[in-house]
Amino acid sequence: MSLTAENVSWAREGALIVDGVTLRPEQGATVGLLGPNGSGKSSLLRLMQGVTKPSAGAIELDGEPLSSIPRRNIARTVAVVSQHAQTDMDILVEDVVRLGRIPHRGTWGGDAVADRAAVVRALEQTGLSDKADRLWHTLSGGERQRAQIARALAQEPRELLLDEPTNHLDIRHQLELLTLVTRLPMTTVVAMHDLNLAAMFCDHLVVLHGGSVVAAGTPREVLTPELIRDVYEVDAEVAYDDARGRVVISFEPAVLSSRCPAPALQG
Ligand SMILES: Nc1ncnc2c1ncn2[C@@H]1O[C@H](COP(=O)(O)OP(=O)(O)OP(=O)(O)O)[C@@H](O)[C@H]1O
Repeated sequence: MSLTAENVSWAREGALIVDGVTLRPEQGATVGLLGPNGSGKSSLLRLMQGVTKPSAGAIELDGEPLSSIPRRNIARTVAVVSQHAQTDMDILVEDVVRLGRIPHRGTWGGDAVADRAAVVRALEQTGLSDKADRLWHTLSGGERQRAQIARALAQEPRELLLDEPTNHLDIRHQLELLTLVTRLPMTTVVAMHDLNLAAMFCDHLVVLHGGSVVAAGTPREVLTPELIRDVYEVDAEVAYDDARGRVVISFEPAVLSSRCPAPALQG
């Protein structure tokens, strides 16, 4: 059992932003949530973490409606890294990561040794051990993002929800982060824009368009030129690399519309 969305819809200001989505990740799998800007990925992730309530359908954790589970219990199982995680406080990186241990504290405090070990491990896994004593606001954008991932790993969740976790990272750190996430024994739902990285790291893909699921399956089943054309309005060539066992996508440059003419060259 895991965290599932059962025919979930979410309406806002008269518009249906998430429209009848069902998502049942297999335990331990990495599920890529794809779709163009505004297709509903972040909204679905917010529903799955219980910060917004569905207008219809249900989010369930181990078969129980999320709305009936105390927040602390949810936080012991589900960790979230949202797109714009920020803090204005003068706080050390290590303390940001330690925030992940809060759900594990009981009335009489937590297990200090286990807390310390989880924080050290999370800092190591995200390559931030040497930055543990730095002030959060002195980190680069990519380092902050890795610190948020470290905070989520320190939480030792069973389910991980990630909203575009690689958007500030250089290519090495993108690859390292996704390798780490896919190797951990957690069920992960990750919103992504890079289709090649999605093909490389995800077991299963779900494509949203206008809030609805328009395709779901393995990367090879889902990432076809037709789907990419229909959903992203982009021409692409899709090949299968037998040696690596994965789909590789090459994109064609966009054809700009007449609304967006090329600038005239100055003579
Ligand atoms: N609280 C809200 N009130 C009104 N509209 C909202 C709200 N939250 C999201 N939306 C709208 O819902 C749509 C889906 O937004 P969402 O952020 O879920 O998309 P997304 O797929 O994550 O996009 P992106 O790839 O750009 O991050 C957008 O049109 C957005 O403007």
